[in-house]
Amino acid sequence: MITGTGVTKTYRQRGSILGARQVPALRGVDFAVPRGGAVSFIGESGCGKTTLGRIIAGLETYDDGDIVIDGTSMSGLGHRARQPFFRRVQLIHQDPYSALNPTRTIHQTLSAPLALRARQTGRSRSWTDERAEELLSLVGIDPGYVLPRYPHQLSGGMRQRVVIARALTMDPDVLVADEAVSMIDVSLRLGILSLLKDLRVRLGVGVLFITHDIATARYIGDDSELYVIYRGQVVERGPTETIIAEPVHPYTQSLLSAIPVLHGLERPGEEQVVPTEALDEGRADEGCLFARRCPFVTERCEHEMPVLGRGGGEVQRHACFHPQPRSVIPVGAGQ
Ligand SMILES: Nc1ncnc2c1ncn2[C@@H]1O[C@H](COP(=O)(O)OP(=O)(O)OP(=O)(O)O)[C@@H](O)[C@H]1O
Repeated sequence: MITGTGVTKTYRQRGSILGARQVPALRGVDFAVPRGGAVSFIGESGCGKTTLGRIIAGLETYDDGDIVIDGTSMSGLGHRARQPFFRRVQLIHQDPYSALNPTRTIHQTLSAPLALRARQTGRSRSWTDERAEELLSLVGIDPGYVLPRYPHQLSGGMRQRVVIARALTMDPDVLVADEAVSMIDVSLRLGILSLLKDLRVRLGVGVLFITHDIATARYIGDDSELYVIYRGQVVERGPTETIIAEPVHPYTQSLLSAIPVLHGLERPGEEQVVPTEALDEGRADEGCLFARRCPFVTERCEHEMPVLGRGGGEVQRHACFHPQPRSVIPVGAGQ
């Protein structure tokens, strides 16, 4: 089980004539990834999804809050002491082309981490070859074909399967899939999503899915939980199907309304949501972060920041003073 409490990250960006600029990437994010569970983070570009995934995988530091892995707080540990914990979380990059070293065969690519794992677990060197074959079979590719080949000799889908096999060499509890299918040919995407779903069942590995596409979030499992992030803040959270069927936060509703045909959903009043991120530029961080784009904004929203509270359902939560429940209607309803 991995949990995060109040995870906060601010970057300093240089280059402006006014000097360094503070960019809040995450603002007090709480989350939980249960063992074998599926969780998706969704939001538009720049909302902080990748930063959160990298923090959870131990590849990025955080400024405030805490990450707790199986009951152990990471904030209380030094860099070296954290490594065995973060070994349990493996990141799958979105780009299978740059994730693999072009000068190494797949056999070499898998052998290095497996040799490390053999040392860590007291296994013999010969185990590594056996395990490489086992892992490639597990991700649905023929070891005999793939092992002697270089990445450029494989299709994008096969490369992403190799990247997943490499992540599995460390026996992770959680796979963090950051836009894991966005750079793969559309025809191969479903296969990779099915594989991740299958690994959850067969290995009990949790999957944390980072995406800008709600359709992929939906595919990862009927029991999955969805976190909608806007400008570094979780604005809505709950069971994926519930949020897709009955989003209450105006931002979630605007995200969903962008894909009415795909989901067979239609939303009244969607045209009222101000569509541009530009309105947020240069704005002081006072009040609701979505206020400038929100069709339901009131004076209170301009001055007070809403926190994540209980939403429409038992387990659905939202950060909005004026939630608009049940505004999604199936296409064709009422016609
Ligand atoms: N290393 C960095 N240095 C400075 N600013 C950064 C850095 N990494 C991210 N940021 C900024 O932090 C914010 C969140 O970025 P992040 O990459 O986490 O968002 P994202 O939702 O994953 O976006 P995308 O889908 O485009 O990758 C953005 O404003 C980004 O410009």
